[in-house]
Amino acid sequence: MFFYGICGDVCCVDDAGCSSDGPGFCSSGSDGVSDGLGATDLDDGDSGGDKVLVESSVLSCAFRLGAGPAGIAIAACLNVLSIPYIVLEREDCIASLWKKKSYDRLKLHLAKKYCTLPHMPFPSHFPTFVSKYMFIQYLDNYVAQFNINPLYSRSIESASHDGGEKWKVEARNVGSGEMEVFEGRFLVVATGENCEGFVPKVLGLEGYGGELLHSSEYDNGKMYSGKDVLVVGCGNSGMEIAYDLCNCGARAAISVRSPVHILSKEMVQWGMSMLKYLPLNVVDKMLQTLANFQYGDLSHYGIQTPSKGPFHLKGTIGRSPVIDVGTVDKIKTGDIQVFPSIMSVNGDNIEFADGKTSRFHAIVFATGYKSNVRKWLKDDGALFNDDGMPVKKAPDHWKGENGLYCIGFARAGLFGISIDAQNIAKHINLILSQQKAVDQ
Ligand SMILES: Cc1cc2nc3c(=O)[nH]c(=O)nc-3n(C[C@H](O)[C@H](O)[C@H](O)COP(=O)(O)OP(=O)(O)OC[C@H]3O[C@@H](n4cnc5c(N)ncnc54)[C@H](O)[C@@H]3O)c2cc1C
Ligand SMILES: NC(=O)C1=CN([C@@H]2O[C@H](COP(=O)(O)OP(=O)(O)OC[C@H]3O[C@@H](n4cnc5c(N)ncnc54)[C@H](OP(=O)(O)O)[C@@H]3O)[C@@H](O)[C@H]2O)C=CC1
Ligand SMILES: O=C(O)C(=O)Cc1c[nH]c2ccccc12
Repeated sequence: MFFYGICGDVCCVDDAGCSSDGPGFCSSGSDGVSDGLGATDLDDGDSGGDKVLVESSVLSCAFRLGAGPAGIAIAACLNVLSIPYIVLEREDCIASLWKKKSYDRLKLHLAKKYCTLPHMPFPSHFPTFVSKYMFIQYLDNYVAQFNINPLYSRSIESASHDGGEKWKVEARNVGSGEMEVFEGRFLVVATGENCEGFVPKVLGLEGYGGELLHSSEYDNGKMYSGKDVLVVGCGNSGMEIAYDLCNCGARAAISVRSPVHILSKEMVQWGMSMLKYLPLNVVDKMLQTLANFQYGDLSHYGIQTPSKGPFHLKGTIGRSPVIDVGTVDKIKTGDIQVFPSIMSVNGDNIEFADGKTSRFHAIVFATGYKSNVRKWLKDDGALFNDDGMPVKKAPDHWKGENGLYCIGFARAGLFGISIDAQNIAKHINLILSQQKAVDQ
């Protein structure tokens, strides 16, 4: 998770209540966190004025809190406005989702113009559809360019507002085990929608003797060659992992529970550009026609199409269409088998909703992710609901009370992150300018 705060004073207090010793920000640890945080112009913490605390934290994979694309995007925007901040990140690197928790063959699904972070375009020699390795290179260059230095290995365990002008964040230093306390006037939550891998409860799963993994733990299919592998979930992760397994010589199957739109990346790109000229429902109709032309009726293969259009669903419930990478062909040839919902597990036998059973050496749960915000953020519930997602619909989702913000929770991918970052930085800057005018 990322916690960004702007504070008049960014300070850190150890468990014993010792106050900070840094230039406006201190740590009970010894890793010299005050440099390069954009916090060097902070005072000793007594102005109560305009310091920024940025926290990012990571869950399993990086605790993806903190220094993901959202965390570094807001950091860059604050840097540009000369607003000091701290970024807290549970992992030991930026972009842990991309560096540690995504499969090898991953590429950005949207064209690069929809995936840049603020103030730094992709290099012109990058292809339209950027690989994850190039994207990581871009993100590494981004933090270098904006001199963003997150405090790593800080896992946020709680954040609360003091009723006055301060947010207090407690983070576990995963290296030393110590709890550190940070204070800031503003808190920007950037821990991500994809913070924790979600695995559904399945009757009998605890007795399964094969290998179980979440899609965030899957790198490639090499070790599954010759094995029977079931992928549960037909979102973008599940559909691509099934394809990868098949390419690697596994006998792949996919369990599909709900209707899904399948489009090519070119169709999505075309649709995005058409949205400038045509109403969304018209673009959706055209995309559905194109998809039907390209893929035909997939219901014979166990895949139904939703009645609502792909961009409508993206905009209302945040569900992305599946971008086909070749999976559909493999389903049509029978190289990837389609099963309905998984009902229960009985030893190594998996039982499906149609009553059929089958045995698998491994199951990959590509069943999505959950936000972890509710576990650590103590607020009044006005910004985040019980699922740790924004209460308000976009475009009003990003701003809470008392200097609390969230970035990257609009189910709008990197594009949405870029917009959130600019809105939040602008808003914080406005508050600080208004305060300065009053103070003078
Ligand atoms: C496999 C995959 C592919 C994707 N591809 C695309 C794509 O092509 N285009 C697109 O637009 N979107 C894509 N997305 C959506 C994706 O979520 C975003 O692109 C992006 O990574 C989100 O950035 P973020 O910073 O909000 O979250 P994350 O990248 O998840 O970063 C959050 C950070 O917060 C840290 N964190 C979490 N909890 C804590 C805590 N308690 N304490 C401290 N730190 C914490 C985490 O360690 C992590 O580093 C993809 C998602 C997945 C899962
Ligand atoms: N290259 C790229 O750009 C990629 C982008 N992504 C993005 O990352 C995000 C996460 O994607 P992904 O990891 O696929 O997760 P998603 O949440 O998009 O998909 C999860 C899938 O699991 C299914 N599911 C959930 N619970 C169960 C259950 N109990 N039984 C059966 N099926 C279940 C869902 O079905 P149901 O609809 O019924 O809930 C859905 O099909 C998305 O925004 C996606 O677009 C992911 C991979 C690649
Ligand atoms: O990859 C994702 O899931 C994204 O959220 C990126 C995205 C934003 N808007 C879209 C519209 C159609 C497909 C993907 C996206």
